[in-house]
Amino acid sequence: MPLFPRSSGSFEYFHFQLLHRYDYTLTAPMNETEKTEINSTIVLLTRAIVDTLGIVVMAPATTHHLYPPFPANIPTAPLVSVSLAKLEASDGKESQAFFDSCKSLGFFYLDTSNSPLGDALVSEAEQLHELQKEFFRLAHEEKEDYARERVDPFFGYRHGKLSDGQRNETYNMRKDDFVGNCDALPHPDLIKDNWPLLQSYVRHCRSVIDLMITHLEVHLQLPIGTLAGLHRINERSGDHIRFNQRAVQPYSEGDAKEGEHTDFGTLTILFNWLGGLQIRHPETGEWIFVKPVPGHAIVNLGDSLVKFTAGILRSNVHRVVVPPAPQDQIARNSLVYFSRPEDVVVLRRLKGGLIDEQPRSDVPELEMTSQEWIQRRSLGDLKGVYTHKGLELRP
Ligand SMILES: O=C(O)CCC(=O)C(=O)O
Ligand SMILES: [Fe+2]
Repeated sequence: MPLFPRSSGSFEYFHFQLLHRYDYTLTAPMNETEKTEINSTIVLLTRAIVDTLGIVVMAPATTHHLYPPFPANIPTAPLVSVSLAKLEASDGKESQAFFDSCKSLGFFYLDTSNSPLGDALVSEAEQLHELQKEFFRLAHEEKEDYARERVDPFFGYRHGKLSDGQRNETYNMRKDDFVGNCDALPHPDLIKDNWPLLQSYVRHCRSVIDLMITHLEVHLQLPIGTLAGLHRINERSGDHIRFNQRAVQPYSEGDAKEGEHTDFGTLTILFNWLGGLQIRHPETGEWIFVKPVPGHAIVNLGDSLVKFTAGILRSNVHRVVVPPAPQDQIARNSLVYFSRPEDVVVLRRLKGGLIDEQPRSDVPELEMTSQEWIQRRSLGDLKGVYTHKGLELRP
């Protein structure tokens, strides 16, 4: 039986009972982090009970309600919600709404409801959320064994240091390790013990991405397989899962500016539980928060789709800042799946369909392989943001 399916109220009931009991029995003053840790433990316990007793349950599938709420009184980004189930059913209106968001904002919510694939994605994202918190709780020395400097120029563990010694941390795990395209890089036991979950998440994210790629091909009037043929799962690519954790910290304008970026690759599937993500509004230039919505992934487009389509599609500038109060008193995690063209694919405008109608620039475009693009954008001389106007390098 599924670990965490969505089909009756039992999970909620158990969870409520446990929370209720803990409200009465735990009177010690706690900070937000401690409360959330206890809440997470209760969620895990509840799942174990529900599983052991063989009770078939439905939502809440998500744990957003365990955190302080996203404030009601601040402006939020106007992301359209696109239904995965309707994209799977080739619903014309939904597909058009999807394409319109890819052109206008380059960001949208993916509503996972009424789709077994969506259920799997949300359920695994919740499990990976627990796993990433556990990963970041490992001793610093253990995590340092898997530092980027030790394992790979791009993948592995990275951290920045804050003035009080706390860390902002990431762990990048490549898709090729999980699908067996190469020997896996070294990983801590915690990750190896959860290998099947990570493998399954990669497959599910890729199914969603492959579906969206097919819809893009249709709207761009490209021969079917044009984009899919550049993103074959069994070929080497920079696709990866990323765990992110930001420590509690004061707002810093310098850090916010430093964090402005576009994603380098094709499509990104993001789950977060607290606010903090902001997009730069394409018209007003204002920074606006994206509100996390339970049961919805946030999807955004990356640089390679701008290059392939000569600017028809938008890779929007975004950043992560301190979450809005009262969410700012707790460490913030996010779970990202980045898809990228195969390593050897040269990033340049494709031929055919609507792309042929796009104006040509007099300035010759930088042409390089996907692999080189990622290396130079993340570590080398091309750091900054990439828009339809070209590269805005960070000074
Ligand atoms: O943490 C988030 O909400 C977004 C993270 C992000 O944009 C990234 O890792 O590229
Ligand atoms: Fe990003």
